[in-house]
Amino acid sequence: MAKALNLKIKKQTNPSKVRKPQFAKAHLAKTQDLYVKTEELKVFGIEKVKEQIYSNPRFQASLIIKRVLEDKNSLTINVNEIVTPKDIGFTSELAYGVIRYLPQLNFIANKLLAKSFKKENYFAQFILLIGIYQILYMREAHHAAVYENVELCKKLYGKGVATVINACLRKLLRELDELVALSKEVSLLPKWLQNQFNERIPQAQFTQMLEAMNANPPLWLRVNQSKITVESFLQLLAQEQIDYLQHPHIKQAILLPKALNVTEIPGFKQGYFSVQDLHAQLASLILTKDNTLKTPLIVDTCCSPGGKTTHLLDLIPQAKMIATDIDKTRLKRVYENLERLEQQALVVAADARTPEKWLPQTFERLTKDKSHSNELVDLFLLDIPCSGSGVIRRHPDIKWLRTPADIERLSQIQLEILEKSWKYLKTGGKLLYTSCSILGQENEQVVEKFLQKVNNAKVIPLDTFIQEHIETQSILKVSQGVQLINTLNGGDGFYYCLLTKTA
Ligand SMILES: C[S@@+](CC[C@H](N)C(=O)[O-])C[C@H]1O[C@@H](n2cnc3c(N)ncnc32)[C@H](O)[C@@H]1O
Repeated sequence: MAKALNLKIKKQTNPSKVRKPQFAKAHLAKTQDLYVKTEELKVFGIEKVKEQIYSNPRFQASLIIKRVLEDKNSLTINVNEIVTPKDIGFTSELAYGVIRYLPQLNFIANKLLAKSFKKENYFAQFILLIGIYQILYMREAHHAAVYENVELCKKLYGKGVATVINACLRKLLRELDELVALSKEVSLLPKWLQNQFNERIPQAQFTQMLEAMNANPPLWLRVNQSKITVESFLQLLAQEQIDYLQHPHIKQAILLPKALNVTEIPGFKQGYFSVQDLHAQLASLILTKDNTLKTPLIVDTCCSPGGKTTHLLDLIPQAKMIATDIDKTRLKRVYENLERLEQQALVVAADARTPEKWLPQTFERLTKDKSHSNELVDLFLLDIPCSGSGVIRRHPDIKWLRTPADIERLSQIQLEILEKSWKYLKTGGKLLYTSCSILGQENEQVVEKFLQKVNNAKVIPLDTFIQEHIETQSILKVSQGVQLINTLNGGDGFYYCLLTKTA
């Protein structure tokens, strides 16, 4: 990846320190020629850009959009990698917005463009999409949205391409109402996903879910009750004049209607709260709901960044916790969270498909017990890798990066993880199979295949628990377990199936 260079001309204010004119000139000449190589844009006719352009939020957003759509890279990773903290709000709004509304914006772009851009000018297409997004969805003055995007194109491609962008955006302003009305019919989902949701979700719920999927996601906090009472935390919010809504049935779940940076919320450093979606908060509540053991052995595979690990430890602080994830880099977040919350877990980089390679040894490290049988675990949390179709509102790139083949591949991995983990669960122990997917293929269909293969598993019904905690419009009836879908100020799409070992 090309890196932004960080040279700046410093103003000399102290006359005694003013450099000699020749030196100043030479220095100036050098900095004016400061370029960033953009090898990845060569195919779009851009080999290098001035540092000033590279740090332009519209350029950065276009680069991110290109990386998602052309290179099939993650939106979130690229936003974090490219964008400077001071521009993060604006640039990520542009990039997320375009990726979220892509089919609608493309539809309008096609109406505006007399002919498509040639490959060597194609980067201008991303800039056009940004301009359309700004005019449709951002409050910024329309003329500024036109001017800034046209200027960027001029700097990258010269007058010709800039004139095309200018003509398109001005036409959009003239025909705004008509084009918006026409584009409203365009589905914002890929066809295969739209079909799968259509088949699975009743129309009224589907409409609600789509509305939520295309809106900015809500910010939910979970109060860490081993650190502070919910009441005291709410007082802190009130003192800071931060608006909040407490969930009526899950008292530690707090919704902040206005998104804030976590560090601006009181008590972050002290570990008073964690950011965790409402439905994600159910996982640990479900797994521990009838627990009577003081020091159960809990295994949380696929644990990064540790949202559910830390919740489990908040609920059962004496638990012996093994937290694992295949991704070492992501595990850093688990360490950070455990440290911030002053909690203890044995964190291991491990593949959940092969527990035989690490679970017995890890158990020995934790308990110094060498005399165990294979059945070790009291409570098993399997937050399996999935398509993420339930968190599209947080990661809209999922719509364009996942394919039906991915779902098939993932469902095999999910079944493998479930089967392998099962062997290490104690008789009478519980295992929660959970995903942030709304697709049956990754959820109840995996459980059903599993139930056909083993004769010592029983599904524990969750209907009453869920109905007592979650509003009806978020609940979808499925053959095994519980499927939750995302709603505007509710939680994300999650699936839960609680199993117990009978023999
Ligand atoms: C949905 S996220 C987990 C979220 C986490 N449980 C939480 O609540 O914060 C799924 C995780 O599965 C991990 N993963 C993917 N394949 C895995 C495998 N074969 N074994 C272990 N972890 C895996 C990913 O690295 C990712 O961190």
